[in-house]
Amino acid sequence: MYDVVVIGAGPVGENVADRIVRGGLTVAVVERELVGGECSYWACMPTKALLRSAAALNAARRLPGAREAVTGELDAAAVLRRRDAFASNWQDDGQVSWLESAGITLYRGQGRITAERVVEVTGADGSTTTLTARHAVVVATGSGALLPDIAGLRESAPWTSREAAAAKEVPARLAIIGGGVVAAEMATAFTGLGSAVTMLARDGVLHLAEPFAGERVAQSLRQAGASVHLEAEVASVSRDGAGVVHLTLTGGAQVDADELLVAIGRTPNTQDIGLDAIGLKAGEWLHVDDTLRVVDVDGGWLYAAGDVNRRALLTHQGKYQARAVGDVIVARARGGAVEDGRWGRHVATADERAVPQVVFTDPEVASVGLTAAAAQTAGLRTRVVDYDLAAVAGSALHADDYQGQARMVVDEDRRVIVGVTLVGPDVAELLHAATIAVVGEVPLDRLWHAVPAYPTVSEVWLRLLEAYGR
Ligand SMILES: Cc1cc2nc3c(=O)[nH]c(=O)nc-3n(C[C@H](O)[C@H](O)[C@H](O)COP(=O)(O)OP(=O)(O)OC[C@H]3O[C@@H](n4cnc5c(N)ncnc54)[C@H](O)[C@@H]3O)c2cc1C
Ligand SMILES: NC(=O)c1ccc[n+]([C@@H]2O[C@H](COP(=O)([O-])OP(=O)(O)OC[C@H]3O[C@@H](n4cnc5c(N)ncnc54)[C@H](O)[C@@H]3O)[C@@H](O)[C@H]2O)c1
Repeated sequence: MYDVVVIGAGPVGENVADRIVRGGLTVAVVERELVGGECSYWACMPTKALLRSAAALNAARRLPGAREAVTGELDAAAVLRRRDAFASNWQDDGQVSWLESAGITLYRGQGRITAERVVEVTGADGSTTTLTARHAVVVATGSGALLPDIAGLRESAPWTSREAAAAKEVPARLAIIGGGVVAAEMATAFTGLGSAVTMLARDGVLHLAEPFAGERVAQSLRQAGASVHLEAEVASVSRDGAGVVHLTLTGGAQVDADELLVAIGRTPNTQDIGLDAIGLKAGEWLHVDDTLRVVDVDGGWLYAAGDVNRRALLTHQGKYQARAVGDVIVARARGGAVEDGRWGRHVATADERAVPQVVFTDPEVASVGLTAAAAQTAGLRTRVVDYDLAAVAGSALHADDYQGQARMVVDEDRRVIVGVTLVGPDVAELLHAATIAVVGEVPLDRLWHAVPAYPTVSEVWLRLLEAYGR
């Protein structure tokens, strides 16, 4: 018997367990694959390692003096080796030792809920262990890649983000179905590694971001040699005996490639976790209240955090939920006060309108909060201010021919910023200032007193305020 049982030891499950132990309760986590989850081995870490070396090389090539020192091409094999190290060679010993040192008990196997507060673990050898939770069960099982229903696709052995992130070789030709975050980052990574990339972006590139973000990323991919097809729909796929993948688009056009990556979104890992035993539907996203408690389940003992609740499919946001859910379970177990008002300790308020994200393309796309379109849909009376990032002194110093754009979306009724998007080389590290402005609801009048250092790219903040007017 444990106070809490967590199913899934990805970044979110690990952090939930950590908060539970810090709160003085006992916890078991159940993991069927590698402790550390998708993020550590097949998502955030390996993909950023695949991207980083080409980004550094491109940065050097943008600067006279450094450019002349670049005398060779990217060493793809060395990049893959560095990626292997960032994926811990797909071994989880390091994370397992951390769990042990944190006082968290690990059970390896498939976790399934069999009744209220009861989880059965089926090990690889078929053995079963029954775990009972005194207070709560937390589902942190994450998500997997979604495959569309395209004729011949499954038989053609496509890559999902997993195979792309863990690729042992760089394919000469890579076709990508999708135009979202995974597709854009992988197109950037594999173009940098030397593949001839064809991106089939049915709904545009990064279509949920500000329109200029996708336009700039598509343009830069094309300049780097990739072929980007907007509004392209794949009708059928086949792989021939020589291993070549043939894609037929609606309209008849043909694309041939050595590998095909499908990146069209995610599906929750809830197919086989026992949801039917408690009246929920297998394979569905888990709906939660603001304290991350699953709605439609009696007794208030079931929580869901991270990708599986679909609030924000990002590691940092899932870990933020983990801190709230771990703390609220401890508070409820001890009969303590639950701080569930907006921005309270036990709720994940930032999920609503203040989610930061960096897309590690070249240029990078860093955003937080609402886009202009989303703010309009939300019914806000807004003013949109754009600024050319290249016109900032710090940008010109950062790289010759620096190109980028900044946008802030202001809620005119409250005179606070509700969204910021920055597109340009190395804008990732600028994002947190924007996140603080949005979460803190810092009045524009006060922001004038937050003076950016000269000559940094951050001076764009002053320029945006000047463009807005005082
Ligand atoms: C290619 C790619 C790149 C990404 N890059 C970034 C990035 O740069 N930054 C960012 O913030 N986010 C990124 N993401 C998103 C990020 O990976 C996810 O948001 C994050 O991994 C979610 O964490 P999680 O713990 O909820 O789920 P997961 O990381 O999916 O972990 C869930 C764990 O639960 C285990 N599990 C599932 N079912 C069971 C069961 N029944 N029993 C036992 N164990 C089970 C799984 O094996 C897994 O280990 C990326 C995603 C992809 C696909
Ligand atoms: N740097 C990061 O923060 C990062 C990196 C990678 C992934 N992620 C997370 O992982 C999640 C999954 O990323 P993703 O790119 O798979 O999903 P996504 O939702 O970002 O993009 C999916 C894309 O596929 C298109 N699409 C959907 N169905 C299609 C179909 N049948 N045929 C063709 N195109 C179709 C959509 O229009 C969209 O452009 C995202 O929510 C993202 O937050 C984050």
